Amino acid sequence: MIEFKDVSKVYPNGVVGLDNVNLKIEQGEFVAIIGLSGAGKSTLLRTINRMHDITSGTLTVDGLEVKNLKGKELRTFRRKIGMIFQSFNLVTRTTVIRNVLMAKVPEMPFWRVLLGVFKKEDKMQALESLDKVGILDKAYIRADQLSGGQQQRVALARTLAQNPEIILADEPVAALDPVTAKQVMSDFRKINQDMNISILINIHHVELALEYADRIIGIRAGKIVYDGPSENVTQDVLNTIYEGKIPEKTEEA
Ligand SMILES: Nc1ncnc2c1ncn2[C@@H]1O[C@H](COP(=O)(O)OP(=O)(O)OP(=O)(O)O)[C@@H](O)[C@H]1O
Repeated sequence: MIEFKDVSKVYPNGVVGLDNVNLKIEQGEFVAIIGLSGAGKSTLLRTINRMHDITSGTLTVDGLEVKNLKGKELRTFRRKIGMIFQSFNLVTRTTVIRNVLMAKVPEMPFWRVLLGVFKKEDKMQALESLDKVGILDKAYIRADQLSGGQQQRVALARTLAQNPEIILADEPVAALDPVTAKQVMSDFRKINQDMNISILINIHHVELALEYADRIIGIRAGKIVYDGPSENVTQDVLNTIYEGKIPEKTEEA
């Protein structure tokens, strides 16, 4: 479980990223975090794996207080948390399977990393991860020959090869066309349901958030202004989250 108790984050320049956040996220939830640009979505996500430190309050993951983790303990903790970015962050000049195998590097002896020799079981797991996101047939193709959606799936497979308990995804579909974005959101849902991995996604597409996530967290100027099931998100709720700046909810939403 991820738990925020009275968590605030003030950047060194005085900007308030999070303002007294209280949240509990149980293992296996699929949560979308929505809000205007600059509302604090990335800050919220990035405090969980300590890419950002909190300023006050208590943030725990499975009972571990994140701000107290150091050295090996912090590295082990981060291995349990996969991170997906808008820009995929692949090594595009090498094969898809090598990209997925990168997930294994932190636990490999130095000589194996140096020679690029991966264990058979690691290769099997990498192939299984690619299979889970439907691109097993692309395993030996160079990553730069794939479409954006396929590259995001490679990033997802790489994260899965790390055996995460939580996946944090920061705008994972922002660079994709609407059809591909839906496919990638379906992958997230499948992984969430089949593997009980908690998924937290920052997303600008409200319709996609409502369609795929079970729970919506709406954030405005660093404060949580909505936290509840997707099906309870009304136009009034959206007006509160987006300060009345988004168009009417469409029929499909
Ligand atoms: N490293 C930083 N130093 C100072 N201020 C920052 C830093 N990172 C973010 N901020 C500020 O904190 C606030 C929240 O930013 P954050 O990136 O969390 O918002 P966001 O909702 O993810 O926005 P977007 O949708 O544009 O990515 C903004 O005012 C932003 O300018």
